[in-house]
Amino acid sequence: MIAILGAGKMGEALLSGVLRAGRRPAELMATVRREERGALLRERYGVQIVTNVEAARTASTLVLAVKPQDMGALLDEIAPHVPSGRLVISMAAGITTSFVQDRLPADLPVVRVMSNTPVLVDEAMSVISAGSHAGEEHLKLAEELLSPVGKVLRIPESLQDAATALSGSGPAYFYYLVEAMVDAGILLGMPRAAALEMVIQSAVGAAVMLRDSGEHPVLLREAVTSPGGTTIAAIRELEKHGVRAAVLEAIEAARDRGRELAGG
Ligand SMILES: NC(=O)C1=CN([C@@H]2O[C@H](COP(=O)(O)OP(=O)(O)OC[C@H]3O[C@@H](n4cnc5c(N)ncnc54)[C@H](O)[C@@H]3O)[C@@H](O)[C@H]2O)C=CC1
Ligand SMILES: O=C(O)[C@@H]1CCC=N1
Repeated sequence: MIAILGAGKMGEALLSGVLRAGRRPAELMATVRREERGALLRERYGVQIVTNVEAARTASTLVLAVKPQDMGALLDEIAPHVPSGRLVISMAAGITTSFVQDRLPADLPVVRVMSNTPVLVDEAMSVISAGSHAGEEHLKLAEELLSPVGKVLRIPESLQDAATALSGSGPAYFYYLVEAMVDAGILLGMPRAAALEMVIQSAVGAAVMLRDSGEHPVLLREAVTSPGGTTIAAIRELEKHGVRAAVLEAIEAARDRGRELAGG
């Protein structure tokens, strides 16, 4: 039995992915804060909605999907009820495995995961790290849970905040760029719907080439950038405005914010 504690956006996305991957609703339970949310999840997926304590007592794998700020309270609530031998998977940004371990009974294995919203379309990037009581079998269980909804990579926990900044938040940066490009289309007099279609399809085409061609992004960009042409005129402006430096600083700021989150 797998329990998802705090089935909000990420928890629901994982729940739906795990069901798409073929697990039966009877193998899954979820916890929520609001009753209407529970009714909706029960109706949508046929899973059991239970209390945190019931989930802690029953499930062999506990997936903690609350906001980092709510993690301390959730752990305090379930700590007296988690039997030994259970696997705890934390999906929260910034929360370390030792933060979780310190609040739960001794020796419980904890795996830290940073996934992203493309879980919803089975294209997630999930990075996992083992806490000090978790071993190969626990990482394998986490991989089993997450690989049907996308790619899974093992990394040292010291890089988890960087991964949060890169791939956890990553989709937001691409959406932001799409928004900005659509605005540029509007500036140039393009109807909004047409601009959106052009930008989205360009993004999809670029993403598929990045994934499937095996070419380095620099080579792919160079292939678009004709001598004396249009693309280089745009790139000159991006360089002039320090876009590359802005990206470096933005992602570093996201990493630093992740480091602060466990402290509330
Ligand atoms: N949204 C994103 O793109 C990503 C989020 N994350 C992480 O996933 C976690 C969840 O994020 P979201 O799903 O975006 O947030 P969310 O706010 O949609 O979901 C959290 C849910 O937990 C519920 N909750 C809070 N305390 C509870 C408790 N004591 N018992 C039961 N339910 C409780 C809330 O009512 C809410 O529905 C966060 O820790 C975040 O850092 C990780 C990767 C990406
Ligand atoms: O913004 C956040 O804090 C979460 C973690 C990674 C993506 N969203």
